[in-house]
Amino acid sequence: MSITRIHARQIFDSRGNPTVEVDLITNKGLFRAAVPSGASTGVYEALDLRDGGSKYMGKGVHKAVDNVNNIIAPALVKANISVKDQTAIDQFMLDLDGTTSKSKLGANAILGVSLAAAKAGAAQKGVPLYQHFRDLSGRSSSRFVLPVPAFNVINGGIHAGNKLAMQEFMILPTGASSFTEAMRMGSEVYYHLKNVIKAKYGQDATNVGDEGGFVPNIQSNEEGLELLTEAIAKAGLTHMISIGMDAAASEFYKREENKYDLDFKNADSDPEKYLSAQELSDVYTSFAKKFPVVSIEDPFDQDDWVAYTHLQSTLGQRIQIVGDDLLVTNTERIQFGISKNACNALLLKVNQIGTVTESIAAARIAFNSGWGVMVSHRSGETEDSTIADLVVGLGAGQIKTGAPCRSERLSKYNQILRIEEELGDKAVYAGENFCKPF
Ligand SMILES: C=C(OP(=O)(O)O)C(=O)O
Ligand SMILES: [Mg+2]
Repeated sequence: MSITRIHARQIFDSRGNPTVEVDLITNKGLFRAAVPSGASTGVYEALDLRDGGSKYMGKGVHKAVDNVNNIIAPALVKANISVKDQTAIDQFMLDLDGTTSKSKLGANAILGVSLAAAKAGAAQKGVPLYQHFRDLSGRSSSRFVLPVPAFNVINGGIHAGNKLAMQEFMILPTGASSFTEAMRMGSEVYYHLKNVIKAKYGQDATNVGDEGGFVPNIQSNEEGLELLTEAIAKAGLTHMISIGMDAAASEFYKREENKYDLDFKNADSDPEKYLSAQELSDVYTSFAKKFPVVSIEDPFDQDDWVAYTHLQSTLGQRIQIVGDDLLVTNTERIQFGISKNACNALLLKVNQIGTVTESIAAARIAFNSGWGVMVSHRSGETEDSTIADLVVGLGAGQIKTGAPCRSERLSKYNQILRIEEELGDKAVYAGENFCKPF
């Protein structure tokens, strides 16, 4: 059955920024989706259309909402495409937009409709959303894979008002036997971490950042890893929990000097102390030697392909190197990354590219090259939990969607708990195989 009505509105995300919500109506009912929004966005992402023409925090999305209501909705209703045909719906919107960066209609406008259409498609088929995504992805395996959650429990970078340059310090319960157990481990370590931080730096160091992780006002990134290790040990979970990081290095790259500033939040930072890509590589390598670090995302600037290729040929032989700003869920950049041997995993964010179909295509290219795929939220989130179904449908084996607290993060983790309950022994937990779950 096709779409009878589409209506978009402006709502607010977890940072209090305006964002797009779409209601899509078919004979099966009303299907609603909301669009997330990043802060440390890559320059090659599809356009998050903001009133005033550019993507600035706090700006409205009325133009994107109008584009749904006045352009996409009438055209798509008239086109009479079945909601089961996600590819045709997405292609119809791509043609309507006609630009490579979705700058005419806005990736936020297009994605809201695309996600809502996927929910309607699942209902039309009478299957759960994760099953619909699996069908769309073309996977044939009868077993579902439940992802390892990468809980971001210390926040830095531009997601936090502390001195930490690197953005995310994550715990991955790779040694758990199920997603349910991974959630328990994550929340136990989170509360031990709170006590460790409180004992070391005082009560006011236990405030949280954009993704619910703690924001102690430390400067040393290594100290962040020490805090995690101590909390994991206090929880009695050493060897059960691995560590992941997102450096989000584009944020502290100094283009003119071609160097990296780990003191970038200090207006008086000393250029003498900037690091070369090689020196920064050495920092990552020493982290992976001293701590159980299994995954590092965005270790360098989004255009620093040479540094990526070098790290991939060394540290990348042992751990996961993830491209986020580098690849922006864009099949062309992923192909280029593969040809350069730049990393070994894709961070998949649906709003970086703007449609379900293109997101699935991005995952497929990565899988076909033997890469890992980590499905990801944005730092600005809503209660929409579609990516939980997506990660299970893709069988990607890993998801990062913040700390195990705050409802915009837990809406995704809790949905995976429900999926695990529903699937029973039809699903396996990715565990140690999170990079290569099938
Ligand atoms: C989730 C992230 O942050 P943002 O949404 O701000 O890009 C990230 O960089 O991986
Ligand atoms: Mg990132």
